Amino acid sequence: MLDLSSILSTPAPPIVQTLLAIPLVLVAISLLTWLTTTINWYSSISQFKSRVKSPSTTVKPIPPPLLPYAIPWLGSALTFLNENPGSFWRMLRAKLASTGTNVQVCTILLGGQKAHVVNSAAAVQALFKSKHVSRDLFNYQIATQGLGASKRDAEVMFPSIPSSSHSDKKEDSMDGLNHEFLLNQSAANSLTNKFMECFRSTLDNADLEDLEWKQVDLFSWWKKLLFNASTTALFGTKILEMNPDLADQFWEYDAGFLARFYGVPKIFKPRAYACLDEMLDRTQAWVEHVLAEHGGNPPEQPDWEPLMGSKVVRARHRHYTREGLSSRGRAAFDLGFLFGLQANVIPVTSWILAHLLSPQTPEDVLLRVREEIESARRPDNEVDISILVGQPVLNSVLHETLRHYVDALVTRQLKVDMVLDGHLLKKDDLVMAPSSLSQHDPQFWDQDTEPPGDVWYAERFLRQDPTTGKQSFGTSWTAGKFFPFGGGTHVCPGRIFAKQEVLGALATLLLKFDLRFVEYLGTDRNGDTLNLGKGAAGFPKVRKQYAGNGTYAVSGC
Ligand code: HEM
Repeated sequence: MLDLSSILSTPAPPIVQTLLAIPLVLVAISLLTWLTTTINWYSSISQFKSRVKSPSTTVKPIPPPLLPYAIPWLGSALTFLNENPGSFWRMLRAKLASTGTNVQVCTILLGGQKAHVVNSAAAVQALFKSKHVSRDLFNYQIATQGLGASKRDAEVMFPSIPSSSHSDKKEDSMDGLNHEFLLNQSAANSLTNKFMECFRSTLDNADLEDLEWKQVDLFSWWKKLLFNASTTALFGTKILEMNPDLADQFWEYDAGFLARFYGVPKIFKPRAYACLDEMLDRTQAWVEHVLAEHGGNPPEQPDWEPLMGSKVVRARHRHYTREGLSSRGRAAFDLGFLFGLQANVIPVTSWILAHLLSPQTPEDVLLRVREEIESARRPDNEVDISILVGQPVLNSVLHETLRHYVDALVTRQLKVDMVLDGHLLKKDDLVMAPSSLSQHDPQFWDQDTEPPGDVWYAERFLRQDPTTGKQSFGTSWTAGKFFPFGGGTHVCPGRIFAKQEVLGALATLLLKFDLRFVEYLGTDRNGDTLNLGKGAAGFPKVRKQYAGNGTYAVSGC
């Protein structure tokens, strides 16, 4: 028989007592941390309130409030790593709104790293205008963690201390190179022309010519088509010959990018790391092959050639040579460039097609888009890009898609102390302007006459001209609230090409084919296709992904 009273009254051995005490101590630490950070938060908010009441001449800048957290060091990292898109920004917006003040700058702690998050248009604009900010630390972390470059190669590309051996000539720097070979209008036009040629030829080979109607899974079909055409236009044909599965591998690499960048342990996201190694191996093999073919020195002319494609890719390799990059490093940075090229444009065009063809979008939107595209048709049946990029409805549709779906974490490090919205931010601090936070701010986007900002609305960027009565497109009224391409000196250098590419590809598709919506498709847990009918509930969903992923990917494809 068991004498329970004697068991219960016997004191537990010291080891058991220690083990039992650990969770209690952890809970106590968490509670204490949460309590002190919450008290600090409210004390900063009340400082902010009293500062608002003071006459402006006596106001001293104050540090931004630090978002309360319960786990020391980790801070808000676990909430930030929630893969429900936009959830962290919604939580932050609600937390700021709950203060009953207009505080628009706050600090968050993410795994030992503090960062200030800015949301007001004035603060974002001031950040972009400042010459005393840098992206180098962010780029270095992207290079080592996201792209898999060695520390040495990352330091070569983004030196922590600028070396005296580095050339001061603008054209020798990455910025100068981006301006000359990517951003400059004639360079962007030349890339667009090559892209259009590649895209038309992939479309011609898509085996749809002789059929009256054919059902396709639009996103999968479109994704591959666009990927291969723009990869060929920028990188040449050899890379796809040597690695025909590049498109499939790329989407795995892309899906794991932020997990690697945020340092999520391998055990939770093994594929994010495994696919990086595979892609680096294959890209390195291509780099070594094409460099050898070019005698180690890729030529500046012609505009395009099959081994290394465009001028911009060859200029990047001449830059890598000057900087003494390893071939693994070249592969890592080329993959980074491929990421810049593909990761946003493809989902952006997919979302545009989804909305244009959806039975939930008013029919006249597609009709007006078709009319605008028709007016850009040249006598030889090709698209005149210069006319296309000036079309108001098409532009509004594109910009609304960038507003609604781009979640870019525009990040800068301060080279000097800076005051934003009356908050003092110190030299070397990190500042983040999350595009999704600003691009969905209800205070700015929820205007009486239009659907709220959490809804995609084709005409959001159109304004009626009071004199002509015509609708025109513009974004000047959105300064500091709409920045899908980032801003300031580090703004995306691919943006001109990106817009021409998106509109050119859509126009080519719509001029060549009659498209008719059949029904929505989805996938089940096993990845098998599901038919979802025509109702609004079937409209494609955003895939689960971390905050700051760039353009949201479409779930299930
Ligand atoms: C819809 C399409 C695109 C979007 C939304 C987009 C967005 C962005 C954003 C937010 C940044 C960071 C800017 C900042 O920190 O202020 C960026 C950087 C960059 N993008 Fe894009 N991008 C797009 C297309 C492209 C394309 C097509 C290319 C190449 C052909 C490209 C090449 C780059 C490069 C090289 C950088 C890094 C610039 C630097 O480090 O200074 N992007 N992009």
